[in-house]
Amino acid sequence: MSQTAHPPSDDGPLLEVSGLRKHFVQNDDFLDRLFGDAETVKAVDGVDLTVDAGETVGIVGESGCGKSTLAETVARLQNPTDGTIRYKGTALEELSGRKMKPYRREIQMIFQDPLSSLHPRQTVGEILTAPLEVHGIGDSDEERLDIAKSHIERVGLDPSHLDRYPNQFSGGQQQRIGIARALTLEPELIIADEPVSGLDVSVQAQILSLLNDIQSELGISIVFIAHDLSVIRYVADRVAVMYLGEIVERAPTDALFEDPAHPYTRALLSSVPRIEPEKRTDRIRLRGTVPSPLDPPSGCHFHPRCPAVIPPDDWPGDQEAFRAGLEFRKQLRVEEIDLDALRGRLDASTERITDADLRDELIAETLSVPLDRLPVPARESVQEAATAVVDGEAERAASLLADRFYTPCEERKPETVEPTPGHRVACHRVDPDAPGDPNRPEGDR
Ligand SMILES: Nc1ncnc2c1ncn2[C@@H]1O[C@H](COP(=O)(O)OP(=O)(O)OP(=O)(O)O)[C@@H](O)[C@H]1O
Repeated sequence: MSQTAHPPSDDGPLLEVSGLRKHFVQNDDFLDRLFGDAETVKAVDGVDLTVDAGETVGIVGESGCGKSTLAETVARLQNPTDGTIRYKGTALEELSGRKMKPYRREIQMIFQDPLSSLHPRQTVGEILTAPLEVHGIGDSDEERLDIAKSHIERVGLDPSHLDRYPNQFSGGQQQRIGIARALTLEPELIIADEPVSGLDVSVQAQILSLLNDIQSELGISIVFIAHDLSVIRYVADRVAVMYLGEIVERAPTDALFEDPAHPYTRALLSSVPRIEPEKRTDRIRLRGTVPSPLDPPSGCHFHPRCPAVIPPDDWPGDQEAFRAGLEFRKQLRVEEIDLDALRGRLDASTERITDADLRDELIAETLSVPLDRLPVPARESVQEAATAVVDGEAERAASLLADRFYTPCEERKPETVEPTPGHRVACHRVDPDAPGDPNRPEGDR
């Protein structure tokens, strides 16, 4: 954690990102645009983020949440679709080419796979001196080599290594070279995109400790991206949790670990091994993977996977039963049900397959709890909907289930609220003005 060698600036944060969006348009040829078939991947969709001088901000989320796209857009390796990136008060999103150059020096990136970001046919010396030459630092090759030497020593490597090529090093050493390269231009902000994910656990600890040392020595600010909260806990002063292109919770690191408010954060945290037995919670298993940002779920993007999704006020059963019904509904909507495959699976066990057999098999395969766990009216809706699917009436099935398994979480995007200073959460359960009854028990998790 940073020792804040440089006092925070009085002039506001070092970096202030507001409403940042990065959308990728696919199938973007003339005909697609003419017929409206172009599809938009909303990889980053309205992110606000601040980083103070000398601070480390962790960004965490599963694969596909948009972390790398956010990192690359903030570093201006990608052009934003919308929003602002203010660095020391200057709007970077408006700068290009020559005007951006001084900021490219001040904002450096460290990548997950150091080998693919280091030129294979350049020696380490050349890799470290090339950026100095580009930015006109050092009066001679010797002076630049001296600067490179000091950085290679700072990251714990031997100056004699400057003559070697990247592939002659271990993964941990390659990442040290990546860090040395980021340091050569004396940046004020480093964006580290999963810098330890590809390394063995023991090597991870060494690299994290090196980054912590460098940060407290030089007072650099770091945006540290990881999918693993235990890594984030070790390095970050504050944490932002990202899901499907948005930040769903942010808080000082200790507050986030002590009192996580968003169900997604809780699920991520439950998979972090804890040393203190009294703080251990049962593992919350999230079903499925992050949905495609081509077609994000309505309302709260997390609701289809949320262990705490809010049932309607008149739901007569428990939360787990509701969640099973909601998942059944979503699955029937997104998956083409292959009745022949169902029939095939029944073939061996049943002599003559009736529509009722097919219906029961469909329910058994798709509903995550036994049918009798659902309250009677919901049970009937599931049976009726499954019958409609077997009869080829997918739309009727969808409408039956939508009437029964409805959640306020799918209707409205949650507002971001701040239950305690600096702790911001976007979840209907936390927002006192949210629809539905946020106090309904969350059920067994
Ligand atoms: N150039 C691109 N064109 C289209 N879609 C893209 C592009 N780059 C990223 N995406 C999509 O944007 C989403 C976010 O990707 P991103 O790599 O930023 O996520 P991530 O959280 O960093 O995941 P990972 O840890 O796996 O890299 C993904 O669905 C990805 O497929």
